[in-house]
Amino acid sequence: MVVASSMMIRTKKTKAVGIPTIDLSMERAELSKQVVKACEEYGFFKVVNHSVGKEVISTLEEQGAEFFSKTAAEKHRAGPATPFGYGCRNIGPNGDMGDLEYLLLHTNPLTISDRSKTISNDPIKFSCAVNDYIESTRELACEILDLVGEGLRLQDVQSDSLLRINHYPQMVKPKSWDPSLMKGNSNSSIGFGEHSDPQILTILRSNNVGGLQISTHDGLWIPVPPDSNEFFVMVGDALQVLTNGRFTSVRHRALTNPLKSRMSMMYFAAPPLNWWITPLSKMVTPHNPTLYKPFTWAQYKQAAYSLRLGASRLDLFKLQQQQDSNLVPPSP
Ligand SMILES: C=C1C[C@]23C[C@@]1(O)CC[C@H]2[C@@]12CCC[C@@](C)(C(=O)O1)[C@H]2[C@@H]3C(=O)O
Ligand SMILES: O=C(O)CCC(=O)C(=O)O
Ligand SMILES: [Fe+2]
Repeated sequence: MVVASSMMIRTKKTKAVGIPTIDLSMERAELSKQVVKACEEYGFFKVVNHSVGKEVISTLEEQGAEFFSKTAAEKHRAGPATPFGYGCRNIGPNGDMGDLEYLLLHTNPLTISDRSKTISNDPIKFSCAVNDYIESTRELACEILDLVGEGLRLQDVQSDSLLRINHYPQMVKPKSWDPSLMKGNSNSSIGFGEHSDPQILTILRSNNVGGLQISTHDGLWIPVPPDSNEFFVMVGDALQVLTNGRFTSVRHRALTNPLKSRMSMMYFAAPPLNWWITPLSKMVTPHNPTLYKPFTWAQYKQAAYSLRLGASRLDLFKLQQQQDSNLVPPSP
């Protein structure tokens, strides 16, 4: 594993460390070891030498940029995001806000072709760009899950995987900014607040503008240097359960940049709604008894969508858990 060094400001709450970088062209047994190590240590890593075509990436980037450059009225034709479609500032149904706008799409090709009519003047071009990108990132997610060792294929047509394109306009922090949130991070505001992703894996790519930060297990924030040619992989809540807590889902957030706008694209790899999410048999031993109650992906999503963005929602499904006070669903 290469640990990339980078120039970062060290503050009380952030830590200047390298992000694990994994070369997918290396020998398989070693590759598998490195993927597991990065999942255990950070729940996050960068992959290089992936097989996603440059054109597949640039075509979706162009389509995304074209959409976000439209007037507010035109963009709102594709919204509101409930949860799919165009969203501006509001994230999810429970009052979470951020300095961003986005398109959230289900990866089912039929829903993409339907949605594309409200998103683009050339819906076929837009849906082709989205479908090609989804196919390539799904392959990448499958490759990574195979390396984790259980052949957790996600090819199922009924999968509940999603695609999100986020756009963070260049943004200076508002005057009423809470300084405890951002010590040392000068002018940035919160684009997308702290959370973990509920799915199995997230495959993230952005343009060359920074903003993404991940949290270490001990709660320090690490800025992730952007790399528009490569992908970042994040462990989600469902993979934490499947590995019986051996991997922990990575908490992350995105800050705005005061000088440049940022665009990111996330493929969220999820199982079909009726899949049971329960620790894989080889992850459970008498010394490592199962940590979670069995639940279906549909049940987990329902719980996730009833809670705030930053909630530690897996606590609801822990055996012998002590429930956190932040897990009371918000009142309507
Ligand atoms: C506040 C929320 C937004 C979110 C659903 C949720 O209630 C909590 C999880 C959020 C998240 C994070 C990862 C991507 C996403 C699409 C998902 O599946 O869970 C978002 C949801 C959203 O933006 O609608
Ligand atoms: O835009 C980013 O870099 C991160 C966004 C994110 O975490 C999400 O959409 O779940
Ligand atoms: Fe996320």
